[in-house]
Amino acid sequence: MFELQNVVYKDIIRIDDLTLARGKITVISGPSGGGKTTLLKLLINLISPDDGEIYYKGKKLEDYPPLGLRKMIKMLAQNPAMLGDTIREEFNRAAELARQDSFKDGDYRRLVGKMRLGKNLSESCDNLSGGEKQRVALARLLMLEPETLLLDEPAASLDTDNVKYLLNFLENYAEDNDTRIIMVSHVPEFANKIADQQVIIEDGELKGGKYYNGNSS
Ligand SMILES: Nc1ncnc2c1ncn2[C@@H]1O[C@H](COP(=O)(O)OP(=O)(O)OP(=O)(O)O)[C@@H](O)[C@H]1O
Repeated sequence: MFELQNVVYKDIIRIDDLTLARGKITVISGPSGGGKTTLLKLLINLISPDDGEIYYKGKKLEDYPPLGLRKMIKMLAQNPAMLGDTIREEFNRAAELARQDSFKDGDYRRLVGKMRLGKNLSESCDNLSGGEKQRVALARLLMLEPETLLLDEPAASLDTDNVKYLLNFLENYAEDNDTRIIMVSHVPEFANKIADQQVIIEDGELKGGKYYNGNSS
């Protein structure tokens, strides 16, 4: 899906050659400050490399119309901004973007259930914890049905039980919807559970990786 060739961004990222998301789920791990978030931002063209090229489906990122790219690839930030005052408003905004006036409260409630939020749709976003906000934002992104999802530490604020649930949910979601997921996580063990590919980034450089069909990269 993504090919990086001789990519340099400030003194933060330096990656000579990397293919990402050949399989359904890719986990990027590595120490804090290593450049994982910066790499995701490069993949969605929020920032551009100073040098080198990034290809998505064989075409340079810069050659895609920005809106077209944003439709195909969505990124869940570590601390996503809320767009509305309540959970319902958050989902309404996504429905507007998806041009889906057919979404009803019942659909929204199902999403809240899938995200294990245990909240009413009228709940104020101000009252949500960081992890809950991130799950609302994830649900909002899923409504837009991107072909590639970039997730920045989606499990960081979850307890063990909810981490297990989320991993299982993402695995099934990727399979059922033919969606590629690239997920940043501090925790390399995630990769063992659900990843088809694991990449380790340290000090902005590729420090290892493997495909879970047994090949190294
Ligand atoms: N816009 C920027 N300008 C300058 N430095 C930046 C910028 N964004 C990030 N950095 C620095 O680049 C390095 C990599 O940051 P990044 O957020 O990509 O790391 P990370 O691996 O995602 O970290 P964490 O796991 O803590 O979220 C850090 O040293 C950070 O301070």
